[in-house]
Amino acid sequence: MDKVGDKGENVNDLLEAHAHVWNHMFSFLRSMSLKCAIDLGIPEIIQNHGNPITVPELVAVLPTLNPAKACHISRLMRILVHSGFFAHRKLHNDAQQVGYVLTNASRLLLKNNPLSVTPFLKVILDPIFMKPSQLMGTWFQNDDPTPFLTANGQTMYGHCGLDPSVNSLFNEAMASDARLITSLLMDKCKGAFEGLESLVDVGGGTGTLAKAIAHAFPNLDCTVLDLPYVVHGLQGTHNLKYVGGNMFESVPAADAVILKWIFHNWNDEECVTILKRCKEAISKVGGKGKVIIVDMVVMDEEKLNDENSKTFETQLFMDIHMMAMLTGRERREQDWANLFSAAAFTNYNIVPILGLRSLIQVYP
Ligand SMILES: C[S@@+](CC[C@H](N)C(=O)[O-])C[C@H]1O[C@@H](n2cnc3c(N)ncnc32)[C@H](O)[C@@H]1O
Ligand SMILES: COc1cc(-c2oc3cc(O)cc(O)c3c(=O)c2O)cc(OC)c1OC
Repeated sequence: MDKVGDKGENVNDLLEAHAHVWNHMFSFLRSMSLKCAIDLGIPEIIQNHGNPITVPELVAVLPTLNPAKACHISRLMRILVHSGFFAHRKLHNDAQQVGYVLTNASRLLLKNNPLSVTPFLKVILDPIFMKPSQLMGTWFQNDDPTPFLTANGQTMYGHCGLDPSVNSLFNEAMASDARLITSLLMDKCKGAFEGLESLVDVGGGTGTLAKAIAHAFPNLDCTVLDLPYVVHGLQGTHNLKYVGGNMFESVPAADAVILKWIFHNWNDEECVTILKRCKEAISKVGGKGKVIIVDMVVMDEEKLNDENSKTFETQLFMDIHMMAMLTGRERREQDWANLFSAAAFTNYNIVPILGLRSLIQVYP
């Protein structure tokens, strides 16, 4: 076996390690190539074309393309085919030629798909949200609570409050999940809301989830609590109202409170404070109270296999993203259990609902 280097490493091992490092160094170009295709509107163009679209056809209909750059489009498409976002198919009228078609993954990027993830891609890959991850090394050595603050001189929600365009981008992304999650909640977990007379959606954003719950349960009084600049000017209905406030200070009284994608934004101490405010809110009403949480439960590493390792990696990415944006983290079941007992809750149950989302019901 050939040996190289000072320490006499095996050549194959060295090449494999080299390839691993280079692949990682360039991984960000997967995201950036995808963002570029979305910025150019390529998924919609392919969908509207109907048949597989060739490079010359694609170039001809890209509305804002500088003709001098047309020769590079096939390079962009090549990496996105490799990443599974587009596929090659033979043309219907000329089997000698191939064109591009959408895949299941790129259909999820279509802006008119009700399940589109493009609003999330726009937030996560926006320069304001990307810069903190560049500065994680600096943050590990300074006193700032988050890399977002190091990068942008403001906390993430502080920044949203000051910049209406970032606020809209963020709120639109959050609201975009509501259609899917609502149908799942109504389908798989309708029982969680039955028998309740009042519900507060804590950190409920612009109210998309609460509107759907209020519509499905016309006798349930729903309240959306969010920061004043988020709910400012929003109109309620007969069983839905908006309250501007701070969940760290107080939560309106209700039979139950729901918190979707809230706890992963905050550290353990902050989560225990929010849970205590929620416990106070439900203890003011009756005794049937509970806290309903939609959030991530990170899988145990012992359960990892070839099928779930990509999901696990996505959970780790989200954990680092929360570290870069806010003081938050993604939690395993034991981490959740520790939070609940620190806030003096006695019992909980977890139902995985879809992909990264689980429904956790917590009882005083
Ligand atoms: C990740 S978003 C989730 C929004 C919504 N629950 C959803 O799932 O689409 C977190 C929400 O918490 C709100 N928030 C942040 N700090 C808050 C506070 N101190 N009090 C109330 N809401 C807050 C944000 O404005 C934002 O709408
Ligand atoms: C609403 O449904 C989900 C939200 C998130 C999510 O994504 C973020 C992206 C950012 O760039 C910054 C953030 O602060 C956040 C969040 O706070 C946040 O909750 C993530 C999801 O799945 C992983 C959601 O479900 C689709």
